Formats: sequence, structure tokens, C-alpha cells
Amino acid sequence: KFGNIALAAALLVANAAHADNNGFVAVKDSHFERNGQRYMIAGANFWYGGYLGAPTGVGQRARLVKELDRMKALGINNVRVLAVSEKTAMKSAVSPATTSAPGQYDEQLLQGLDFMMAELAKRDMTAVLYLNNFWQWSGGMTQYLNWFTGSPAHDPNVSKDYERYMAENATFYTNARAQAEYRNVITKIVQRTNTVTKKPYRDDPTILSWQLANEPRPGNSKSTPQEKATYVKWIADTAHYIRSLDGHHMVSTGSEGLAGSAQDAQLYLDAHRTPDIAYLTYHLWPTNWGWFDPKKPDATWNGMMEKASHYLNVHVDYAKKLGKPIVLEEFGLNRDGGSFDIKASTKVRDRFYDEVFTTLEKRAAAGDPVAGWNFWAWGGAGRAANADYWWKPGNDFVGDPPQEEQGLYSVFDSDASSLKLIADHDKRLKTIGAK
Ligand SMILES: O=C1NC[C@H](CO)[C@@H](O)[C@@H]1O
Repeated sequence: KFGNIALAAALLVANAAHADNNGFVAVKDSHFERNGQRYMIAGANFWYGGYLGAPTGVGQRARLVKELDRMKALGINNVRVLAVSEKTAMKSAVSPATTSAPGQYDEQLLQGLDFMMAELAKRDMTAVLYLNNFWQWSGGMTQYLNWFTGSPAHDPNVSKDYERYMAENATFYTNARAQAEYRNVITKIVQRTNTVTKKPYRDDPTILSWQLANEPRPGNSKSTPQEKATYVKWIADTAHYIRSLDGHHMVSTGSEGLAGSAQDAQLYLDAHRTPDIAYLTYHLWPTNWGWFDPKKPDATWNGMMEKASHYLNVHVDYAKKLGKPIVLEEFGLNRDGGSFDIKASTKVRDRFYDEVFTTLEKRAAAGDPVAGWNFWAWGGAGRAANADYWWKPGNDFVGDPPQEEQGLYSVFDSDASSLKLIADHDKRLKTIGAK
């Protein structure tokens, strides 16, 4: 009789553990949950984390360990990371790259991702891994098209013609050979076994979600109904494909929200309706979007904050509509005066961060589906190497990828006021979530 009771108890415990998803972050009642507790992302963007983890070449494992310790100490529990890059002739892209040509992958950089994942697990941190890029700084969709159509990979930093660049990139979604190679890469990474932990990625709760791409857009500002329908289908089909390989992990889009959806709310909602997309993402870029001029802060602050506050709130409302969590997985502002110099103050940026954090905390405290944030981006101990602030192969990696001045939006380890603000709000967010 006693044996039966013990067996029943053991089964109960096992079931409870299973119900808690064994450490995986999952959606429950339009929030994230992990091991039966509410999980809020108090995160950072750290696109180069896998690069620092490489065993040779660009790898700087001692720096990676130090950066993760710094982030952990501040209460940062999640990093959003570029999982794979494509070798390209485009001027403002990172090198080396994971994929040097279709089917040829750099095992050193993939082992870098392995090492980073192992170090995150040690610190009970999670990662969002994006598997492609709509922009040029890691090769991305442009480079896939160059491989399979021969179209010149024209760098919009050089051509300055973003409208053309975005329209061309959107043909990625319907290029069968590009999609086939993209799915080969997805398969390779999702089915990879971590060479450090020996654990298959799909069994690793350190991954919070697989992300289709960084900032995928349907086309340019004049996206046609056909392009929009193609975009929604590409998201649904690709998310479904990833879920067919890995039923444990959530899948996310990497969308910027309305700014990355041709300002079409219906498109943004449709893109996130499929059950294979677990939560909504959005990004907030006041300077990039022309809402703020860092050289005229007093004249542009009020108008900017009005637009930013609306943007923050309306996307939480969209998430409520879909009954899914939402993560502000990128936001940033310039150093004072628009300076790239690490010695420049960050008063305006700190005020902006505080407004963003406070707005989201308010919505979270009201029970809305705010699941957290990732500021853009962790610069840590990295330093700009050149007088013109542009990145060259061999230079430090900082929060700003190679297509932007190294110091534009990075939060460095010497930005004490910013780091304290981030730490205070990370703590506050997690207490709200704990209720
Ligand atoms: O994903 C992105 N969003 C905005 C960042 C800052 O401009 C940019 O570096 C990156 O491409």
C-alpha cells in the first residue's frame, strides 16, 4: 500500500515538473511563464555575443564571460543575439560570417554560439536568437538574393536608397532557392547539438525563442497588398517549419511593429495571428524615424515623447487584442548632442530610457501583456577603434553593428547613470511580474 502512495507521489512530482516545462519559457494567459512563475524579460541586445564566444579568430571568451557577469549583476536576464551571418561584399557588414556560401558554414562561429549559450545557462540567463537579418550589417536577406539571383548586394549605407533596398529585399520571401537555403540554415542551427554542453539546442531551455529575422519588413513604405500577403504567409510558414523541428521553443518574428509593417495595423496583427508565433515584438527608434533630433533636444523632445508614448501603448493594445505577450525588444537614443564619443554625457538618453521603462511598468502593473524589454544595445567594455567611429575587421565589437558609428546607441560599461537606471528598472519590472 505504502509503495503505491510513493509511486503516486512520484508521478505527481513528475507531472508538475512537466507542466512547468522543465525550465522552458512558455506563454500562459498572455504572459510568459517559467517553472510555474511569471517570467519578465529584463534584457539587452547583444548581437555579437556568439562572435565573442568563438574559440579562435574573433573570439574573446574572457571578454564574453566578463560582459555576461556585468549584465547578470545588473539584473539583466536575457540577451537578443544574431545567431547566423552571411559573408557579403557589402561595405558595412560584419566579417567573418557564419555562412561563406550556400552550404558552407563556419564551425568556429557556430562553436561561439555554443559557448555563449553554455555561459548563459550557467547564469540562468536566456537568449532570443535571430536567424536572419532584413538589414545589410550581417549579410542577411540581401546576401541570400545575391547568391541565388546574382543581384548586386547594394549597401544602402552607400546607395542611400533605402526604399529600393527594402523593396528588393522583400523578394527574398518568394525566392524558392533562397528560402531553401534559409531553411537549411534554420535546420542546421535548430537541430544542432551544443559542442560545449553536449545538449541539443532544441532541448535547451536557455533559448527563449527562435526569431525569424532581425526587423523583417514586407517591403518598403509603399508595400503592395500582394507583398503584405506574401509577408504574412512567409511568417506563418517559416514559424510552422521551425515548430515542426522543435516543439519546445517559442518562435517570434523580430518585427518592429507598425514602423516595420508599412504603418498597417491590420498587417501587424495578421503577421502575429498564427499560433506558431508565440508573442509579439516591437522596436522603438525615435531618431531613426525622424521623431527626434539629438542636436535639437529641447525643440524635439515633447513631440518625440508624445509619439513614443503612443507607440509604446498602442502596441500593448494590439497584443491584448491577440491575447499574446509583447516584448519591446529594441529601443535606443543617441548620446547627448548626437555624439559618438564615449566621454559624451547621456542625460537625454537616460530620461528617454526612464520614460520607456516607466510606461511599460505601468501597463504591466495594470495586468496588460507586457512581457519585458531589451535595450539596444550592450557595448560593455568594447571601444570604438577609429577616429571616424566606423568599424573595421579586427576592431572591438560594440552594441552598434558595423553599419552604424561605434558609439551611436551603445551603452558602455562606463555609462554609470544608464547602467544604474537599467538595473533599477529591471528589478522593478521583475517585482511587478512576480505578483
Ligand atoms: O535592428 C536594428 N534596429 C535599429 C538599430 C539602430 O539603428 C540597428 O543597428 C539595427 O539594424
